[in-house]
Amino acid sequence: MWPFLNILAEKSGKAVHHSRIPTLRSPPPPSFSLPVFDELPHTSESEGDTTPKALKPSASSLSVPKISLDDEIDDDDAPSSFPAMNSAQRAAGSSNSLSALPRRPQSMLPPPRPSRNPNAAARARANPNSGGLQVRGVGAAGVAATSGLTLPGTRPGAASARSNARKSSRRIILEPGHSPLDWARLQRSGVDLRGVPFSHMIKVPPSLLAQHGRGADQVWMAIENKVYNVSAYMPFHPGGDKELLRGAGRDATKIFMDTHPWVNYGQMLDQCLIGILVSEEEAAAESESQWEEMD
Ligand code: HEM
Repeated sequence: MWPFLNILAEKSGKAVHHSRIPTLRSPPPPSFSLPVFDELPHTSESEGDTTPKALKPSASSLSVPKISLDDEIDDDDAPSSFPAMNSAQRAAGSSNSLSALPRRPQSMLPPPRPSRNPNAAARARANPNSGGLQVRGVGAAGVAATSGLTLPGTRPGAASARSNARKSSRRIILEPGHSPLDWARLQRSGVDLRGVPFSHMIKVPPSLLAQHGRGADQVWMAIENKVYNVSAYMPFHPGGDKELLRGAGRDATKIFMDTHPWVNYGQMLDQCLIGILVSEEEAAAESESQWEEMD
């Protein structure tokens, strides 16, 4: 700043007296000195002093804790810093702070629940890893169906077969008065369901059977070499008349068995039976013998 004033004075032509300018001085040296010890004074030498002196520690008084990797870190004697000395965990009487906290379970699965079923209890004992896990909301049959296990009292695959049949059912809604019970009643009623002008069984060749196919006045069908007139049964068929007509006028054994082999067709169509399926040759030979008998 002072050179700046001088420059201003030179520019203005006025002299600046240096006596008015304060002089900067360096601070005085400190008037105290720190004591320097070459060697710490002994206790005996410090007797009588008013100021307490630091004692030179002896080698024996130095107690540095020794740590060995072989030693257990967890020292039961030493109180740990947690929980606090006046905490509730300490009051509970546990010397080990961690033992006062809830222990982490060995497994996250709940412990096995006691079962009233002795078989289940035995299974749980045999396989402790199962953890007593129970599937709720799924029946035993459902479990068996999804796991492939065979449970006591269940047939393998029975549940899945039933559920599949239910899912993919092609059953139709039958007209009123055409239930299976109605059909059974009609069969017992004595009404002629055969629809042929003779009471005896006839030998039916494939060619004759074919004349009673889809669109004919009478629909015939052969199942396991027995020929039925299924015209009356058509509106009673749970699978519908269209399905039934797939076997019309031909040997329907394979298609019938592929669809529902469990259906007792012999009993259901008892009153519809008109004859047996024979080969063309046999039918021809039969016909010839009849003509010969007439001669
Ligand atoms: C040969 C040709 C036939 C075909 C293609 C056929 C087809 C079918 C179909 C698709 C169903 C429904 C199955 C389902 O529930 O998904 C059915 C059910 C049924 N059909 Fe036939 N059918 C035929 C012949 C017959 C005959 C001749 C009878 C009588 C003896 C019959 C009696 C039944 C019965 C009782 C059911 C119900 C079965 C059940 O619910 O378990 N079907 N049929």
